[in-house]
Amino acid sequence: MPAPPCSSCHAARAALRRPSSGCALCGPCFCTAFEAEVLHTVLAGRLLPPGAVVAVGASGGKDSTVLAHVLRELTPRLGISLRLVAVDEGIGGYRDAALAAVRRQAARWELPLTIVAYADLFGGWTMDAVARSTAGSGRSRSCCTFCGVLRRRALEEGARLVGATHIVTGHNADDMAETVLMNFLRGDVGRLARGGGLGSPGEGGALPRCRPLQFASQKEVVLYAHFRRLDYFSEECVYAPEAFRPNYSNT
Ligand SMILES: Nc1ncnc2c1ncn2[C@@H]1O[C@H](COP(=O)(O)OP(=O)(O)OP(=O)(O)O)[C@@H](O)[C@H]1O
Repeated sequence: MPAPPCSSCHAARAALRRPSSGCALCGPCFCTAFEAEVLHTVLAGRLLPPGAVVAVGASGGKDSTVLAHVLRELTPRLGISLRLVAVDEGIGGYRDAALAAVRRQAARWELPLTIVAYADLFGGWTMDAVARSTAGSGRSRSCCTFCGVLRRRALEEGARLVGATHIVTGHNADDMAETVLMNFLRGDVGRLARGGGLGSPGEGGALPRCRPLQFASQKEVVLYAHFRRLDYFSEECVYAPEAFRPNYSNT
């Protein structure tokens, strides 16, 4: 059976049915709708004021790749400027390939890229060194817990280095739902009470952070990357199997 016509342009055949609305759209109309929704998230939430210098946390993965691409498309509408900031955690066999993807993106999109390394920021400690020191120590926390804390700090340092006024990350709606579930299973009432906003306003001198993709499902992020032919790195971190997150999200 042939695909139905696109319900937006009525000219092309639909290439997908949107998981969020059930609407049948062609690739270009889906991408336009996706970008308009991110624009709405940013404008309605007053996340990035005109003139903002925005540091995009660029991991090379699908979410931050899509985020950087969409914000670059929206730059004239928003009146912001973008900087890519990548954190090198020092994870052998993983981060180098991901950073290569970020370098290709920066070159293709002509965006300035700054890479900050844990080793430089944290007295020579890399994530591989942290993992070695926690292995077999009987500590209950996986090295991902440490990495999350260090990465947050490193991204802040990198953003300040490039003169950013705001930080954006590529967390999508699935990530947000996972976080709520994880906090629920841990019984972390404090985080549950705090969570759910569009970002943090920059308390305690920290730069304001936000997640412009937080209403976009992972499926739609992947579809957008597909239709825009974005080049991203899709392997999982070598330490991911130890993390708490995949353990409950696969159950
Ligand atoms: N090494 C890094 N350097 C800069 N920013 C990062 C890095 N790792 C993660 N981030 C930021 O944090 C967000 C969430 O990262 P996380 O690894 O938890 O999720 P993800 O779904 O795998 O994201 P992505 O697909 O962008 O890698 C990313 O989208 C990115 O904006």
